[in-house]
Amino acid sequence: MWRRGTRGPSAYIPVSQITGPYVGDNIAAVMGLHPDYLHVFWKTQHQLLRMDGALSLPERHYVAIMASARHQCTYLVSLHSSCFLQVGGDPRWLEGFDAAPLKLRKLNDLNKILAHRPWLINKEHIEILLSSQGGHSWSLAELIHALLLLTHFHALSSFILGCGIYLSEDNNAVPRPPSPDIPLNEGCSKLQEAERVLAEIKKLDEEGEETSQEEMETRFEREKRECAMVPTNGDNSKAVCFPGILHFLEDPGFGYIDFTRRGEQAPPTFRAHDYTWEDHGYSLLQRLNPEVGQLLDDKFQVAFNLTYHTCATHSGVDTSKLRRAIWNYIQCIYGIRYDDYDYGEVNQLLERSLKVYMKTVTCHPERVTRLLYNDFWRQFKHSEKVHLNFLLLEARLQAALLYCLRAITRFMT
Ligand SMILES: CC(C)C[C@H](N)C(=O)O
Repeated sequence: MWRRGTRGPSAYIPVSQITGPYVGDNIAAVMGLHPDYLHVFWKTQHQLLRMDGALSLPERHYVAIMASARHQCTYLVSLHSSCFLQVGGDPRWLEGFDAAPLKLRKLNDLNKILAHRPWLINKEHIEILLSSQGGHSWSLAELIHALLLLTHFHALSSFILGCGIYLSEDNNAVPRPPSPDIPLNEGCSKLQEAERVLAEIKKLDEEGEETSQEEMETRFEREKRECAMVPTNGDNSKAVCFPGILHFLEDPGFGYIDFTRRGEQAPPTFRAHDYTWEDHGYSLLQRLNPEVGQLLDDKFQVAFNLTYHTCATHSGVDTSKLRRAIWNYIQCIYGIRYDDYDYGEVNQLLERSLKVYMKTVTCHPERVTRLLYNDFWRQFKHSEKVHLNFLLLEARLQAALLYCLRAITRFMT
């Protein structure tokens, strides 16, 4: 058990809130607030890193390092550097990309796009890797394995930084440089926000009127534009990089598009009904990597359906509309639209400081601060904020997978 008075696993969550037995594994300690999720998360990660797979064990950890470096997640870079050495990886690769085999360096472009602007992925990216000359080409099975690892670790970086998870003591913790906070002047109105959310859910349940298709589309486009204008924490600050991370980063300035700059366009719309996870993404993965495909599907479902029917101090609440709004808002950030969803609900259910936090965790997790974490859902429990972070992790992961699996489908047909 975690002892009070000691440093807990997270900079944002008091140690008294951490109830599970996972001392020494800070991710598990935080995720363990929701054992059903932790269980399926662990199984998936174990499959990706330890079980049968196309990539060698050192390669898997190296891909994990590359992915986590995109978000400057020192926790994962440091953890997987140790794992890499434990499974017999060549220490020279850890000096930086230059020392790593060309084959892995070729993943750089995909890593960067997938992490920040997944809508740019197209079949040419896949083609180039699969057909490179000179003995450095990727097999499809290897590439799928690498893509699954990259997306898993991008999303996990969001979770770790979103929850302020510390590096475990034995891993030479380096404090993260603080990022500047933007002022969020919404004051004490926050204290009634649980009641406000409940009232909005009730209103939505009572509204019966049908909205036309055109209006639904307009509402999505409006939300997409608006979400592009939601600032993320420390928007104008230059990225501060850790020395230990820089040498795993190529083109560190490449990030999620900052729409506040003139001339930048919001991502093009991806119609989730034309390429759904269930009918397309999952079934393609079923053919290419059935074990992970199944586990991912389970994990999406556990995350999407997890509920305790509570909302802050209120119980007996149907929170499905709130959870769906969270999921769809994250995917809207990446341009993904569900035809049957009314994006007006996002605005009714998610207030601004929550959106700022969600967008920062998803797009620029390295900029999350305690102030940002504390500034939304003040009445809610820490375990609910962790729950929110599962939704962010999974919605983000699924968005990236939809884009890369669609590119693979296009490549194959
Ligand atoms: C993310 C939270 C608002 C979820 C809520 N506590 C529930 O049990 O559904």
